Amino acid sequence: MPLRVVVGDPYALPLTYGSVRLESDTEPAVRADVLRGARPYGRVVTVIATESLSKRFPRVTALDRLSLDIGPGVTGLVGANGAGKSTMIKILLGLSPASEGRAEVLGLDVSKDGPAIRERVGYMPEHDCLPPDVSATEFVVHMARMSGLPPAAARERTADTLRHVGLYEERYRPMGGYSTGMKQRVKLAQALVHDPQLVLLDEPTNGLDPVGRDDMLGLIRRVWTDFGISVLVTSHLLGELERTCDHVVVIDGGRLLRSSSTRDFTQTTTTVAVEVTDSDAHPDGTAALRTALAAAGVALHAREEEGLPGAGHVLLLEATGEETYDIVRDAVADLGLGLVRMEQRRHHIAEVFRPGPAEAGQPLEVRAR
Ligand SMILES: Nc1ncnc2c1ncn2[C@@H]1O[C@H](COP(=O)(O)OP(=O)(O)OP(=O)(O)O)[C@@H](O)[C@H]1O
Repeated sequence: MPLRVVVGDPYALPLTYGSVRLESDTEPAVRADVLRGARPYGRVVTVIATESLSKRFPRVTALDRLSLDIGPGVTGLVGANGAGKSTMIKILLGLSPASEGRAEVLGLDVSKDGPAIRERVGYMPEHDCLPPDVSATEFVVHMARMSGLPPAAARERTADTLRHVGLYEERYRPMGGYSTGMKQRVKLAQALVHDPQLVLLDEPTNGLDPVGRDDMLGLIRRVWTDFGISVLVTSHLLGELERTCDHVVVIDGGRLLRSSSTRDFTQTTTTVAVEVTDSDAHPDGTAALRTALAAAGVALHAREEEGLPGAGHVLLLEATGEETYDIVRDAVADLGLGLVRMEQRRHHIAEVFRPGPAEAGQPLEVRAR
């Protein structure tokens, strides 16, 4: 599974740039970028690839024949506690051998290229690993030096990286006195300081309040958009991944449930939610609308959703086309009700974990790609 950038110059010989191989049909602009030393991330096809990857412990199978293909950008790895996320990260870093199957990170084989992978990849562990009596600056400089940066470059990169994660004067204080949010930022900074091509972030929003979570998610997004560094981020909070990630991989009990772009996960459905007010003539506006729409032949869901307090209920119906919206509009007007909202529903990643009516009470539905 070599990384491959396709170049359009017929005279260009195949040539290797780091883990990227230029081929004779790679676009000229990309090739020029690569030869200039710029990163061709936008075009690299595969950042992480696994093939039937398994990890068995004596009592538990942490990963079960997982096959994945992850491209550049921000990818969410989601699963409940114990799903196998941390195990996967340790294998990808070349720190823990797989029991079966294979995996490549940036085109490097995890079973034999561990040191080369760790040179190019940053890692933010889940647990609190910061020494309490040193400052963020001292710690991140140390990590930069461990990654091979000379002293001056290590200090410069540390200052830049800590500024990027939003740590300013506090960076000179011992980390023992830091809040959880500040600690998470230092952990992110040490993963970025050696300018990696990819960062693996294990539960970076753990322990943060909603504002802290939003800030951290914004930072993670910018790691990709501002610096072109791909991100694999684990979480058990599906909503936050929907907002941050380009691609989401869902695992459960070590097995792949689904791997697809966030857009595919959250595509619109044909279900429309309609919320109306009540009126003197129709004290239950929703019930009146339900009857009117049923008479007009609109397919209605049996289930209603609770709307805003005092605003009635939300009626769910199936739209067959634009005309359904016209029928609803006319029915609401004829009944003299107020239309609070009429919106097309989107899928949510959480639905992957929700058994459908046929599977209720059965194990989770498996929808591998
Ligand atoms: N060294 C180990 N020895 C035995 N079992 C292990 C070991 N490491 C992990 N496991 C088991 O493998 C399974 C997957 O663990 P893993 O830590 O990868 O899950 P996770 O998705 O990261 O969950 P969490 O968010 O709780 O860390 C769990 O059942 C865990 O108990």
